[in-house]
Amino acid sequence: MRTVRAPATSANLGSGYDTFGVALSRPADVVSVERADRTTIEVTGAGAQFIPEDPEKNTVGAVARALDAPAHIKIDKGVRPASGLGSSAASAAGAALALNDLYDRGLSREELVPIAAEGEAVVSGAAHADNVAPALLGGFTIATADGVRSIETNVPLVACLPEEPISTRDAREVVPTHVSIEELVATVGNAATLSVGMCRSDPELVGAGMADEVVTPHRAALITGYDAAADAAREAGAHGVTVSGSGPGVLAVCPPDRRRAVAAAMVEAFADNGENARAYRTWTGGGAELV
Ligand SMILES: Nc1ncnc2c1ncn2[C@@H]1O[C@H](COP(=O)(O)OP(=O)(O)O)[C@@H](O)[C@H]1O
Ligand SMILES: N[C@@H](CCOP(=O)(O)O)C(=O)O
Repeated sequence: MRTVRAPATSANLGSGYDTFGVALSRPADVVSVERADRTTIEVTGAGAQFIPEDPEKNTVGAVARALDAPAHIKIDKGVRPASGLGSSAASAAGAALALNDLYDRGLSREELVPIAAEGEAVVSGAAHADNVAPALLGGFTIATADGVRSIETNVPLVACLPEEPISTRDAREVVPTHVSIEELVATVGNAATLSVGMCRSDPELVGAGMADEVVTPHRAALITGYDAAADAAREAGAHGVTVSGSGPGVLAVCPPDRRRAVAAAMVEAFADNGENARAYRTWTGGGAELV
């Protein structure tokens, strides 16, 4: 048997749609695998009742198939599904690392990224790698058609999750298919600023580089109370706020000693808008680990 702790992740970070991602130090899924003749899946934990155990519909089933590694797979969910914190990716990354080890496949973490991304295609219709890359490699990752680049970084974060779920598949429908040259120029500037901020572990630069007028406003419009929560976070000291992944989670970057105030301000703003929300005070963190 092999057991892996696989972290929540936040994708896009505003200016890096389908490209940027970070691993979070908490929450995380725990995935255990045992050799079997055919793949079976058992899910417990946060939101387990919304997650299919059919291997054709669960992200870990696609990973087991891609690695030709049938197993009994137990998933203890710490990352709530459809909340914008890479829940489906955490399980996929955990299963990829665990099955690679169990079956001695010898693949590197980088080589496991496209395999884990096949799980994402099962749930969202697109094999986007911007969650599975940080879930496997940790830190800040840039996933492109050429492969994945990653760096270690140390940035304080708050992730606030309103209760009402949003499916990634649905939230991909609202993304515009074209941008103007002005929007492209602004996006390149913001994305480059964010990357430098991650390299320097500088929350202020990361916050500035999270700005985005192309994708984020369309996703924010799907989240009841987003504007109030973002304003409240900034007033409480956040350097930058954006939609986490496809939402409804909201990600704020702030000085380490403002995390408590930012978390409380966001939860209160959502409550004022009739939404129950839970906030995690977290940091950028490492990738999946055998435990
Ligand atoms: N192992 C898994 N963990 C979480 N969600 C899963 C898993 N396998 C399949 N799903 C499905 O994926 C969907 C959630 O994925 P998604 O909408 O991309 O949100 P996120 O991955 O950010 O939580 C839900 O419909 C859920 O049932
Ligand atoms: N790039 C994807 C990221 C989805 O992240 P999730 O955590 O909501 O699954 C997108 O924006 O669609």
